[in-house]
Amino acid sequence: MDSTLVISSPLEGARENHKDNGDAFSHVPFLKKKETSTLTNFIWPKEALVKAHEELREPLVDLDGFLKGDVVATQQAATDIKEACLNHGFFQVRGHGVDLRLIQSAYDHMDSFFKLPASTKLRAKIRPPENMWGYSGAHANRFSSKLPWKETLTFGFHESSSGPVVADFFKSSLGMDFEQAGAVYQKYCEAMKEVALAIMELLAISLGVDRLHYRRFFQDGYAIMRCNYYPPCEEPGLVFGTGPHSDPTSITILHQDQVGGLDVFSGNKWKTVRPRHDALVINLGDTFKVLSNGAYKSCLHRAMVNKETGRKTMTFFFSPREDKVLTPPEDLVRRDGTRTYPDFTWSDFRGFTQTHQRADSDTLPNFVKWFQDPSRPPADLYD
Ligand SMILES: C=C1C[C@]23C[C@H]1CC[C@H]2[C@]1(C)CCC[C@@](C)(C(=O)O)[C@H]1[C@@H]3C(=O)O
Ligand SMILES: O=C(O)CCC(=O)C(=O)O
Ligand SMILES: [Fe+2]
Repeated sequence: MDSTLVISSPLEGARENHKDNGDAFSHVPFLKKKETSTLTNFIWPKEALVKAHEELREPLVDLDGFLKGDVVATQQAATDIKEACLNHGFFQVRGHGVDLRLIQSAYDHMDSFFKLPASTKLRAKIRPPENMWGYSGAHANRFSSKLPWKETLTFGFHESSSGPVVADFFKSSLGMDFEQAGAVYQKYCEAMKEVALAIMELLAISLGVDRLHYRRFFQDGYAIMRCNYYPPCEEPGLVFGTGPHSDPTSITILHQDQVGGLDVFSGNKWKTVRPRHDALVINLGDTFKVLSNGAYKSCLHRAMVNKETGRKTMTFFFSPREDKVLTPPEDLVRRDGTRTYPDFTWSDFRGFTQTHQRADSDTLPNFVKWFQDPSRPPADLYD
């Protein structure tokens, strides 16, 4: 790839501006020369790059009362969550019971990891056929345009009789120097799963179905855990850290540092999310939308970058076990009188995001069309 790449017309101006600047961007800080991309490969169409001008007023739900069994606090939390999920699928929680020192320790290990020389980070690079676990710089191994301005370290989490999967991943892919990091992330994922199951209970209450329905459904669930580092960027107005999308997973629990950059689409506008060090950010994904029979929104969001400061976040993407059919609770279907989505599994849907369409704002409807008529190839959106 080089700076003479042809780009679409709305970006001609941007390309011209950067033509003479080839060198400045031929070393995107987190890519090796070989897979070098100029800024051109990161630029998004102008229409997508609208700025957010106001702050989102999402509920900040205190889980403490619910976790202690307080009936009034539980009802209040469920009511707040219901409103947020009907509107945009996004809220924050505090009183979640996760030790803030564990969160800090996870950031410390992440810091040390991303500061390593590329050659060490690449010891854990994503390898086919498993297309997701490991280190990635801008997903440059998967995509060639609209690259995200981020480095990621991704790994899976589930309970397994063969031992702690996260700790094992760190040791096997990065070596014994990362044993402690692996132990911290193993604990972090276990803590996130507890929070996720608590929220599943509140979601059930909020939808008026058997309180334990989703908790049971997700008990043997699967998570994808990701550490994100968004380096400072010379041209923050032309790129995204993570482009606009809904998570295809069920719920995402995100912790962000104090830099800011997460935006949510709500009331037909992009809005900024205020970072809160003691809170966890919760957003619903497409798979929970399916499990709520379409009642709850899958949150449309994105991550912005800035010129001065790198930003770090940690995302715990939670889904049901891969082979479980995503059927909404019977009560809900009876009440609605119809099923909104066909039967499919998380494995079917996840596969679609890894081979046919990069997750964006339309992944679910495009998946459903293709799933119902596989003879019709999906639009080629995996570039
Ligand atoms: C199943 C997944 C695909 C992504 C990781 C998990 C959950 C969120 C998805 C993602 C983050 C949405 C934005 C685009 C994406 C390509 C990214 O920027 O990382 C998505 C992930 C992925 O395909 O790796
Ligand atoms: O890092 C962020 O603020 C958001 C990341 C995100 O949305 C994602 O990875 O799916
Ligand atoms: Fe996301």
